[in-house]
Amino acid sequence: MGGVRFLKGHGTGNDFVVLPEGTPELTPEFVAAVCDRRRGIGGDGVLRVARSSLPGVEWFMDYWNADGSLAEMCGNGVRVFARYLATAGLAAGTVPIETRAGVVRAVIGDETISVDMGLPKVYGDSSARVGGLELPGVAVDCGNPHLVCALPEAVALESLDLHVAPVHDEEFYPFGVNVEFVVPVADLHVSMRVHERGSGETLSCGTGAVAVAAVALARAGRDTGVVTVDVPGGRLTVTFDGAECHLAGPAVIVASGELSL
Ligand SMILES: N[C@@H](CCC[C@H](N)C(=O)O)C(=O)O
Repeated sequence: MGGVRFLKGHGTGNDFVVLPEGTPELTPEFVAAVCDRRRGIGGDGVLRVARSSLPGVEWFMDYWNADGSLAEMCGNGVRVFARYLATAGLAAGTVPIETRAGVVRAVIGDETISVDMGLPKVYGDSSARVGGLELPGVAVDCGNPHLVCALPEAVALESLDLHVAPVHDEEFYPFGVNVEFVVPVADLHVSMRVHERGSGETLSCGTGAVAVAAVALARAGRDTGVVTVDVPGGRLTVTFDGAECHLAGPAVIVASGELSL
């Protein structure tokens, strides 16, 4: 796809190659080549900008993971997608965006972009194995699947080796899962690392932050509140107002160019 224009952006270090409207349909091989950090542009995923066919919704975020797999939803991806629309003069204020998991609304601010994400569904228990550790976890659906594992006090978050994918219950998650590892910082304030399905360890994961925040809120016995989630790439906040949750943090476009892949 030589000659295709691209932009590069990130939200708290979760980085994406943005392909503007008019880019032809993608293939898994092309996406993997673009996301290759040595031979391509490099990214945790690709956001292709397309038109939605839904009434009242102009944009569809065609999201792909770095390995060329598709995912239903990407919280930071929506925030970077909205930042692109704003910098290109295609949207301002509040913009509905169709994803494979449904329509979300992005609220565009000067630095922060917030996404109204509905409410995550907190399911039963599952577990993950990382290194020699077997960790109990809670399954959460944010449109895409998550497994939130609290670390025992004796294990430091930084000590986990996430170069290798955590082992999960294949029957429970036949299509793979994003696994978050969490330690408490203060009341409604946690720190996490994540291994993403299809992208490996990333510096941030928006839906992962929502999953982790939902578990933190439930553990505090509350259904409203603001949860602060520290990720290796920065800080996200997730506000639960009783009806839905709002994921907020910075999102920037950092480069543009032309692909010759
Ligand atoms: N980084 C994303 C999540 C991207 C999709 C995920 N890897 C999956 O396969 O479900 C986010 O910010 O939510």
